[in-house]
Amino acid sequence: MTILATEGLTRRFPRVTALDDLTVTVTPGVTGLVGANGAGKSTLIKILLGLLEPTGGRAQVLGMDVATRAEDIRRLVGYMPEHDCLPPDVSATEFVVHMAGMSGLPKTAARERAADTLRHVGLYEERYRPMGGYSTGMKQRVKLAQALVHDPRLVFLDEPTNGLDPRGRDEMLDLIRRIGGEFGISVLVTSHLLGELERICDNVIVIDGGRLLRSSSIADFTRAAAALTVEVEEGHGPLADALRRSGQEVALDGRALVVQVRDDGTFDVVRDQVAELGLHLVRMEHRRARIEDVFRGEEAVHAP
Ligand SMILES: Nc1ncnc2c1ncn2[C@@H]1O[C@H](COP(=O)(O)OP(=O)(O)OP(=O)(O)O)[C@@H](O)[C@H]1O
Repeated sequence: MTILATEGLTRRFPRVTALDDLTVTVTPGVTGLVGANGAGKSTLIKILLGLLEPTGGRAQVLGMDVATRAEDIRRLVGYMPEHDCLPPDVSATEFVVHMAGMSGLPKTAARERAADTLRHVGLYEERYRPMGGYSTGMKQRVKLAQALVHDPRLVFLDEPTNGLDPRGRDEMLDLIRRIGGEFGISVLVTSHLLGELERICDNVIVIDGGRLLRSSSIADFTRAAAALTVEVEEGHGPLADALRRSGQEVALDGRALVVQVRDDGTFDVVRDQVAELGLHLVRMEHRRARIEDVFRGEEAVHAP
């Protein structure tokens, strides 16, 4: 099942091409949209919501074309924008009730849903105070609550961890994981911090300069860069040379060698070489690469 799909999606501005022939599909679950500042993440979300027109290509959300069904899409999709957009002299409750009303909920239902949603995102007594006095973390929670209040099937969260301290970031990530898990709402979440998405996403899409670098499950992403960390008492240099001669990709990391795992045979090759050189093995362990490491590798590949 496909939650959204784009085909050759392009958006040109006078000075820059924000999206460049982007073809991608997203399946249910939590999907991370990763890219540096200016990569085109917000532009993609705005096009998917029908707030911005593409200059080329097509896009569908929940089976509906964004060019003709934008209003229907917005009824079923929640949106947490990147920038601060909260009126300072209004309380979170008033604001979220208002947003619920805008999505068509009758007054009583809007009040009940707003109270439930604000509780889910962790805002309690503070919800009656004007938002001007809120911390960044509280404002991000209100923005998240208004994206969820109309019970959407899918939410777009644009840089939800922006401006948060490490604790606030962890709490926000936990909340997002709960939205995807407990509530069964599909999530497209953007970030320029690659590592943080690894914890909460099923799939990840990496874009750079408006182009697709990679789209895959987190598991495939990290499997592609699995490695063995090998430490011997002495003789790292000769071991590295021997492994390279036998066709392995080896890097030095402090006192350890990092050997890329090609297949099940890599383990045996390392063990045999250590034995052949008569070295004393201190440690050999499987190192699960982090998504950041994979991306760094890809950046190198794609660098001009
Ligand atoms: N309305 C606009 N007019 C002109 N250029 C724009 C406009 N909106 C975006 N851009 C440009 O398009 C490119 C992509 O911007 P976009 O906001 O989509 O990136 P992003 O990945 O969301 O980055 P950020 O996290 O910094 O917002 C940038 O170079 C940006 O300057």
